[in-house]
Amino acid sequence: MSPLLKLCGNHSYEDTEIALLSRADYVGFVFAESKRQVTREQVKEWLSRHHGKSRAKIVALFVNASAEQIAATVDGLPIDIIQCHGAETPEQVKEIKKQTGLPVWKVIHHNENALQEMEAYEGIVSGYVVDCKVGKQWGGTGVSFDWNYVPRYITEGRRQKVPVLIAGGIRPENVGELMRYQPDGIDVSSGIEQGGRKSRALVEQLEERMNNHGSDLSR
Ligand SMILES: O=C(O)c1ccccc1N[C@@H]1O[C@H](COP(=O)(O)O)[C@@H](O)[C@H]1O
Repeated sequence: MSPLLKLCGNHSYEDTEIALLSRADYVGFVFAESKRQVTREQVKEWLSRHHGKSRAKIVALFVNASAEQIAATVDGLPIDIIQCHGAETPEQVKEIKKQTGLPVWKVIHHNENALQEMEAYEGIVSGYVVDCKVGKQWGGTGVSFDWNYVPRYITEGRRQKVPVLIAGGIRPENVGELMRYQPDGIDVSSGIEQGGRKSRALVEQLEERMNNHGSDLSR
């Protein structure tokens, strides 16, 4: 089965259309401070203008926002999942779930204690995204961590019975290599952008290489 695909960091109507018309399972918006930051009004308008039938779930990404801020932001928006991309504690995640009534994915930044960090969220989160932190940047960096560690994260996710998506620097040129580690899913932002905007051609290349990575291996 093909891994789950999340296309994140959409920050215009055109980006949103490209993501919704792709085979993405999840379409994400960054509400945190970023060059991709969006407002609730923009997201509401872009999603309401889409008349196609997308089965994608909508993910709202925050970095160290309070439960109150998150609840106020997503109120009235068709959000399916909250992605906490900062240093939110298990207690804070519980509060975010309580105040929004939505499932939460926790981002774990790859480091030597990352597996222990995951254990602390067991039974609280509905999924993980493993990314890497670069300096003070929490994500959207276009930088990958060492994918030899991917199987350990997947194993921990299986033990907790939740999906683990891999993020950070995934592009059409390297997605085939990542597929060898059989992640539950991938989360892509900068790798499908050209000139700061989502590119339909790059999304199609990414999907094509996700599907056909097996043929690369046999060469
Ligand atoms: O995209 C951003 O600007 C961003 C800002 C703050 C936190 C996370 C952000 N993006 C997320 O980071 C991962 C990996 O992104 P990339 O593919 O390496 O560019 C993904 O979940 C982005 O949505």
